[in-house]
Amino acid sequence: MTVTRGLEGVVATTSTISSIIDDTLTYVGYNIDDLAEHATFEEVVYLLWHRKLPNKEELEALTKQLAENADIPQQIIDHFKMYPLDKVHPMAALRTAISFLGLYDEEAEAMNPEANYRKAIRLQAKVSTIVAAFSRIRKGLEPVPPRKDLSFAANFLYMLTGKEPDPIAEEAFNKALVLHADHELNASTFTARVCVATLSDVYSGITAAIGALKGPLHGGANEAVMKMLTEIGTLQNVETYIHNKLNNKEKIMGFGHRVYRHGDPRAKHLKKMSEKLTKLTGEPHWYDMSVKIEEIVTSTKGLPPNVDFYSASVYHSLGIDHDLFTPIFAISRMSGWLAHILEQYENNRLIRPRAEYTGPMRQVYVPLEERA
Ligand SMILES: CC(=O)SCCNC(=O)CCNC(=O)[C@H](O)C(C)(C)COP(=O)(O)OP(=O)(O)OC[C@H]1O[C@@H](n2cnc3c(N)ncnc32)[C@H](O)[C@@H]1OP(=O)(O)O
Ligand SMILES: O=C([O-])CC(=O)C(=O)O
Repeated sequence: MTVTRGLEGVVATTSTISSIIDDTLTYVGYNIDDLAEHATFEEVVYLLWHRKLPNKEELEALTKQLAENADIPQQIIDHFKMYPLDKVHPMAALRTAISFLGLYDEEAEAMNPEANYRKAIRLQAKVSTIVAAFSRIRKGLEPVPPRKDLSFAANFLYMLTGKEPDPIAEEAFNKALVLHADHELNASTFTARVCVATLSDVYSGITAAIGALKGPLHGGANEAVMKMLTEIGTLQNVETYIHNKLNNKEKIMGFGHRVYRHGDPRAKHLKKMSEKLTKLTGEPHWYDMSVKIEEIVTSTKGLPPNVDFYSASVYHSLGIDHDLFTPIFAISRMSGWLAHILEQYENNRLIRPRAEYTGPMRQVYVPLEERA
């Protein structure tokens, strides 16, 4: 047996959703740079689920479906109020809430493509309401119900704060959602596909994916980046802090990638946004520190920043709590997870790799009373 640790380089499926070829990321063949510049998140959701950009009517129909399904059952809100709110991480709350939501979906166990698509709409529509509601409840505030007249991006920021976001915040948040929507067979998407390849249901697949995204080597890195920036505190401290970490063989969060060798094409968009937003909020030091960290890590380790690095200062500038950064990633990646789950069902085969056994062999069973 040849063991490929971490499945590096292993091609486990075919897919028509997104591609990473020669460090270029596309969704259904559209370059991420074009989508980041021009597309709304709703268009991207349509693209990932239908493998074509929507025309005006198709986009309106999807936008309407998302708006009409954004309300969440009162039971979720009541459930949140029972959590030990001062201890629960919002990703744990989201993971639990999505699983809980499935209990109230009458079609949860239905396995036909039409029912699965309807569940996809409901999950995408409700995920931002869930994250915003949890954020408010833990602050002792009542949830703000979703509005049907706002874009997906604006509606989330509105539900979080109770105020309509200004156009700059809406545009920045929309761009972040577009950039995070899908990424081929990343760990959380693979998890979702492994789960539903047993012919388990959509809610199980999404719950599993949220669990995988939560870790700091994957989606959890954006929160970890902000923690690091906060610990560093000033531009003057950057050099010592980063060199100490590297000398101790510790990882610098937001750097490196399993697939990209010459840099993550999403990072430059977030870097530009970070520069603009940190200036606007009067906190340019977050951007300046980030640039300095990038210079050091790139020159000493040859590791460029990934999508999580500059997203941290972007979300901070939008006034978002640091532990909501990864749930925001989940709001966007929900679209990619669902596209992959539907694709997995279309042409399913159980995913079951092998392990090379390296433990002891030919052991003799000793009865309990005779064991030392
Ligand atoms: C949305 C996303 O999921 S993007 C990724 C988000 N995760 C992070 O930012 C966490 C920090 N980065 C990392 O941990 C890694 O780069 C990963 C997990 C993204 C990719 O990991 P892998 O492909 O498995 O690389 P691996 O962890 O084996 O690292 C290879 C070498 O580069 C080093 N390295 C990799 N990333 C970093 C980093 N961020 N800081 C310092 N050194 C690093 C490792 O220490 C290792 O060095 P060694 O060969 O001397 O032991
Ligand atoms: O693809 C990966 O391994 C991680 C990543 O960048 C993502 O999920 O966006």
